[in-house]
Amino acid sequence: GKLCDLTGWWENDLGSKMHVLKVDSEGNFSGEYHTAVSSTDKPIQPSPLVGSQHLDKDGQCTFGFTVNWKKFSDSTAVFVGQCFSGDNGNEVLQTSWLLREKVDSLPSDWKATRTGHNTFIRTG
Ligand SMILES: O=C1C=CC(=NNc2ccccc2C(=O)O)C=C1
Repeated sequence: GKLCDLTGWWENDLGSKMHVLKVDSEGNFSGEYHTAVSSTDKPIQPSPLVGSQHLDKDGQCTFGFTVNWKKFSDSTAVFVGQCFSGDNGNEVLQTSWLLREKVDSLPSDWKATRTGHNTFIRTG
């Protein structure tokens, strides 16, 4: 099937959008993450992301990427997942994530990391 290529625009189940600019010959990529969820009421600026994907021939590559939410809250998210070609040929990114928020002291470290999962589909 088509080579798995993450380049382009993706939207997750929270309504956040991810733009992968370019995937190089090693599978490394960068882009911007436009979150739909933010506690602040300030206009949401995109956050930088960097990642790496496998370049499998079967179009079902695994990948990982990091989002640096520096504009917002000194937190960092890492996503890991796999691209699947749905039965009607559409691509779905199944991801798990860890969100690390900055805490003020070591005793608070225990509560600083959250985990979850997100599905991304291509947006037009
Ligand atoms: O200021 C902040 C801090 C963290 C954020 N995390 N977003 C996420 C964390 C995990 C999975 C998806 C998202 C998302 O925004 O879609 C967003 C804005």
